[in-house]
Amino acid sequence: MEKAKSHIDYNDTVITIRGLRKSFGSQHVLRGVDLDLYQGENLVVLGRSGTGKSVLIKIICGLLTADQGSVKVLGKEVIGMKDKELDYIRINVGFSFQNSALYDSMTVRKNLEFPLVRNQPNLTRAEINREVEEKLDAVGLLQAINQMPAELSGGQRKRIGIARTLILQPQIMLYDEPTAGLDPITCIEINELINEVQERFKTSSIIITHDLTCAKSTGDRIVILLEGQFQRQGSFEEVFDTDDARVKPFYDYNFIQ
Ligand SMILES: Nc1ncnc2c1ncn2[C@@H]1O[C@H](COP(=O)(O)OP(=O)(O)OP(=O)(O)O)[C@@H](O)[C@H]1O
Repeated sequence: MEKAKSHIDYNDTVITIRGLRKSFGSQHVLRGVDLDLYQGENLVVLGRSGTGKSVLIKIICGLLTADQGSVKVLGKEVIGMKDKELDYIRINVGFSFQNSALYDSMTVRKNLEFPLVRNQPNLTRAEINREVEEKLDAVGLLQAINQMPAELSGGQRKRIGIARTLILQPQIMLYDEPTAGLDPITCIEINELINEVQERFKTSSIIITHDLTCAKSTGDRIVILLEGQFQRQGSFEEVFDTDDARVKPFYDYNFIQ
């Protein structure tokens, strides 16, 4: 069953990409990418390894520079932005890294406090505590507040990583392989969490994944990056209703009988 889409505002585009190109030496990774992300939408980006999915989201949040094209995030052109201006993007665009990127020497509480204290130095202790507890509660792990990352399972670390990304109240979430390396039941729980985050915090998200169950349950729309461009897009069913030999094996591999 398709997700309800009433939460999406198709009149409000939070990311607009036109003609985006990025090469590394003679390797032309992105070859004219066009993309719109709408307010409240979960967009899933599929594509084989090495097609440039991570490069794309790193450009969106200013971690990599592009060679050519336009990338507007929340109305501001990111290409050519100075470091100081990029701070605005980095606060408003949360990047949930594949490896959760937690600081192993800090408790869960300190991991969440760290970006908050650095970006909002005037918050009181009570405000910090409230923010940290709210985000941990949102990912269902308030009870882990005093634990060390090493004491947590992979799925719990992923949840804490998402809570830490949410702590600055980003308008846009970028998820890089959110279910990679997790068992199937934990994957379903993370998919549900991504949808809960979308509903509760009204975020717009780009979700990079190889996991078609994740794509189907979290994606309001799916795009497939092929040969440096988005060549298919639509609902899960629309995208895979094709005999295209570059797309079909992707589906068959995930749902092999
Ligand atoms: N900083 C960099 N310097 C040189 N080459 C890079 C750099 N970042 C990425 N690449 C190259 O760009 C290509 C696309 O990489 P990217 O990480 O975006 O792939 P991906 O689609 O995310 O793959 P995967 O699904 O395996 O994570 C790869 O061939 C990679 O080696």
